[in-house]
Amino acid sequence: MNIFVFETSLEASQYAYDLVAKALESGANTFGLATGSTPEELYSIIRDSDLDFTDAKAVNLDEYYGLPADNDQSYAYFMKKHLFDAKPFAQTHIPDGTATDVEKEIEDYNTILSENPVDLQILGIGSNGHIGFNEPGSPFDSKTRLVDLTDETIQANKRNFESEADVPKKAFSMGIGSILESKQIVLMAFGENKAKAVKETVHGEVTPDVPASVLKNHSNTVILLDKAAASQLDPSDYEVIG
Ligand SMILES: O=P(O)(O)OC[C@H]1O[C@](O)(CO)[C@@H](O)[C@@H]1O
Repeated sequence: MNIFVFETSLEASQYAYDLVAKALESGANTFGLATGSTPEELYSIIRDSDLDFTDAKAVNLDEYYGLPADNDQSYAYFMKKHLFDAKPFAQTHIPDGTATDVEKEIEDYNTILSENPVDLQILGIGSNGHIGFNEPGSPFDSKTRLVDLTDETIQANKRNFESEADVPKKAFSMGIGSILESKQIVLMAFGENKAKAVKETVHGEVTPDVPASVLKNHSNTVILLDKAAASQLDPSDYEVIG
């Protein structure tokens, strides 16, 4: 696991962009995408670039259960707004938050993932160490499923909703087992509120209590941090860029 620290989240996002561009140039065809505030600068840089994804596929990590794609807090809406409207892909896949047959939705998403192995996966991290919506305790071999969001995640994400009561309590999430199948993983974390999760990921044991810690078992993972997110790491853990 290589860890690079940048002065700003924008510089880290530029580095992530370079990895995406290089992967695309080398023939990567399927990109695993994340939502949340963390990848917003990366998507902005991609929107302003001349990268062409019209032959590529996107599979997203997760979607709130109960939110339709036209709800402005759904991750389907987020992806259209931040990336897909400006950069069309040949195929985009996000779990359907309104699926009534939950088991079928899960099975279908797992089929999509097995038929479209991810070449490069973008990840953020929750303040509790979650990746996707794989909350602490999620098995390392988990596949797509409907998960209960923890109170910490609901508290962290309520900033995007009118009130806490509006935050969905469940979400579909790609499992950790599927995330680990990605050939390359780029995890980004920005801000002081991610510093503890980053420290536990890097320094702690590999444990389901800190889902991101499993990335230490993945052979091609890079972690891109701003100074605040790296503030609880030992400087010998990382390389400073820029
Ligand atoms: O980037 P944020 O908004 O801090 O969110 C952290 C993580 O939690 C999620 O929203 C849940 O999947 C991720 O999409 C994101 O990477």
